[in-house]
Amino acid sequence: MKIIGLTGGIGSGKTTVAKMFEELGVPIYNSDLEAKKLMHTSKTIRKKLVDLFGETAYQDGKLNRSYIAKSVFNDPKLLKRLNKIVHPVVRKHFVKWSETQNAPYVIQETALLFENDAQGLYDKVILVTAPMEVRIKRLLERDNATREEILARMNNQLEDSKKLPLADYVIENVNLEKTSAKVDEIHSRILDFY
Ligand SMILES: CC(C)(COP(=O)(O)OP(=O)(O)OC[C@H]1O[C@@H](n2cnc3c(N)ncnc32)[C@H](O)[C@@H]1O)[C@@H](O)C(=O)NCCC(=O)NCCS
Ligand SMILES: Nc1ncnc2c1ncn2[C@@H]1O[C@H](COP(=O)(O)OP(=O)(O)OP(=O)(O)O)[C@@H](O)[C@H]1O
Repeated sequence: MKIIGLTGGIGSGKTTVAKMFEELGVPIYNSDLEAKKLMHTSKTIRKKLVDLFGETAYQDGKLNRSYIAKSVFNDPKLLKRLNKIVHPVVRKHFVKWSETQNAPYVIQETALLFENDAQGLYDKVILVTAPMEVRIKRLLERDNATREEILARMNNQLEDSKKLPLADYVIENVNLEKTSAKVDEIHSRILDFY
């Protein structure tokens, strides 16, 4: 089974694209979602997060996402420490998950791939892009976030110009119909390739 990475900056449309692949029967692992679940269920992560952020890291037993987000996205060193706690556990969990899947290929959707220099872990990498202003507009509409909060996350991610040369396939996600056609094309190319 082949392992395909699907990445893109915040608001580019990774989850939208992942759903299109899912409709074609491809198993999808959503790293943001699984990271959050693991931050909730893993006792080791919980302990490390409380050590790093204090008891406020959890509120009523639940991960205090807004507090953590506020703390890390303007503090690169703290973000690095958070990533160091969460990412290795997600990686292990993904590998275990992939071993239970029965398909020609699976996709790991992850916001941070090139940022973590992780391209070597994948057979192919798909990059989703969209102009910055389009992404900001989508996120203002989707989330209860301010422009500053969105920009703070973007500042902790690589620019598209640095990611483009590293990707095997690029999906410019502006028009959903075109995106869907591109997904079909990439799906066929991956199946033909292996
Ligand atoms: C800080 C947290 C609690 C904020 O939760 P929140 O629900 O607001 O955001 P969510 O996880 O859904 O992420 C939304 C988007 O924010 C951006 N983002 C999230 N984590 C990071 C990060 N560590 N570095 C840069 N951008 C990030 C990504 O574009 C992501 O798609 C959460 O993002 C987190 O725990 N991040 C660390 C783990 C991580 O790296 N997750 C992403 C890939 S495994
Ligand atoms: N081509 C498109 N046209 C219009 N709206 C879109 C398009 N693609 C995605 N969207 C919308 O933009 C928002 C962001 O898309 P999505 O959640 O797929 O991005 P993401 O890259 O997974 O975001 P995040 O990094 O925050 O996890 C969603 O509300 C989605 O419905």
